[in-house]
Amino acid sequence: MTVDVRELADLGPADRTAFFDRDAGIDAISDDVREIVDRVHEEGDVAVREFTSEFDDVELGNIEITDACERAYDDLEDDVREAIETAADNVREFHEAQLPEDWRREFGPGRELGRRFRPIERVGVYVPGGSAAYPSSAIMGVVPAVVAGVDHVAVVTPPADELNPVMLAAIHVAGADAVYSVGGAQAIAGLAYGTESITRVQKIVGPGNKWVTAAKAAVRGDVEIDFLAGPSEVVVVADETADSDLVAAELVAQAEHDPNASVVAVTDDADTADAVAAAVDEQTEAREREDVIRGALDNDASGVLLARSMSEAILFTEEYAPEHLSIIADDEESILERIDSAGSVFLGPNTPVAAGDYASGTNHVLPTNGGARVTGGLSVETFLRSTTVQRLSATGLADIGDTITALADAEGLEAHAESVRRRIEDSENDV
Ligand SMILES: NC(=O)c1ccc[n+]([C@@H]2O[C@H](COP(=O)([O-])OP(=O)(O)OC[C@H]3O[C@@H](n4cnc5c(N)ncnc54)[C@H](O)[C@@H]3O)[C@@H](O)[C@H]2O)c1
Ligand SMILES: N[C@H](CO)Cc1c[nH]c[nH+]1
Ligand SMILES: [Zn+2]
Repeated sequence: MTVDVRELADLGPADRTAFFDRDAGIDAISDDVREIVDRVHEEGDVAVREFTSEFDDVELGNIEITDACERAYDDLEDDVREAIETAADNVREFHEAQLPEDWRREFGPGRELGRRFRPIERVGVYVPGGSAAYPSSAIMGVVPAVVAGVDHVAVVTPPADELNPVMLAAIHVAGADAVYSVGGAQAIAGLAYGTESITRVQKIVGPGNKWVTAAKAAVRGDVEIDFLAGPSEVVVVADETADSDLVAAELVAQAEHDPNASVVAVTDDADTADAVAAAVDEQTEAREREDVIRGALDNDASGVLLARSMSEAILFTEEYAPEHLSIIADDEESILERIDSAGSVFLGPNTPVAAGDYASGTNHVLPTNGGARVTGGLSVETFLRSTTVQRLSATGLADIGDTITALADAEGLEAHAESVRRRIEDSENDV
């Protein structure tokens, strides 16, 4: 299989739908996932065990495996332990910088308003682990929750006859309170509704494949979720100065996550487009997960695209709203200035997406399927709720009294107006 260069100007309506309304295979499985979710809701652990046997080929013993994480940490080799700790420290530092302060100030005489922030009490973090293990996702999901002050952070992660020790150790370092050996849609349903073994949570966060993502969509409404963080995506915007091998390496890297991943390079330079397509072919052949990569490259939402101008490439990217946006060009900042919709941005030739995937400190749990049009990735705010607070003095209330009563009367809500008039009258009588 070779990667073809396609001209943006030639894309028809069906191509545009494939790029801009991409669903990573999620829509087609939503009925099957609904059935899994409903069975776990009704039958608890029995259904969890049955689906785990069917989809993971594992007969579950204990569903809760919290103690195994600390043991795995103690047995870990020094270099891996150091890598986990460095990554966790960097992620912690970046997320601590996001902690908002409670505040109050006077907006008018005697009218004091403010906001305060408190953590959600119980959250569940999905840590993927089907076709690859994701210790990094344990750090990305759990550390911000701990920084926010969440009281109970539960992790669910797919089981295996031999659980990945690096994954377990990373969950321990990140600071989870409870860990359950369950994956896929059954894990999401377990967190959403609770089972005999799994404590029900108030919000579920974290990435996963199409089964996990479809399950998050199914339980949304009964439990809060962060956003849909499905199979990985990247768009690389490149000009004629970009090294085509590096552009190709970005596509191949994100493609190795999942055959449902979507990877795009878009450039205004025909030679660069040809060179990127050739480099993608060459690099794919050399990769261990060649089949997965080829699956992703074959997607209708993947490709190497030639634009007639950088403006056209930028418009395409804005409409695509990728999870990851890499810009490798002469003037990256001015291109970035014109793009609002992207989960996480990587500027310049020395900033691979893998830096954010693992260790720079930003979060790699990011919206896919165009979610970046309306939301950013996981952050400390994901785990906080805000409350507004106000205190009015007699002067403060008198100052806005007519405004309130006029609007309350206009809405026909006389008792609202009365609750204000009484106070104003009382304070006038006090004078
Ligand atoms: N968007 C993000 O922020 C982000 C971050 C990291 C990873 N990811 C994505 O996470 C995903 C990880 O995928 P994965 O598969 O390796 O692990 P996973 O943990 O997401 O999925 C594995 C689970 O899928 C379920 N499953 C598999 N086949 C099934 C079937 N036929 N029917 C029902 N359930 C089935 C199984 O129960 C299994 O436990 C990738 O798509 C990757 O791109 C996304
Ligand atoms: N690129 C993924 C987010 O889409 C995150 C990840 C984890 N490990 C490697 N990469
Ligand atoms: Zn990645």
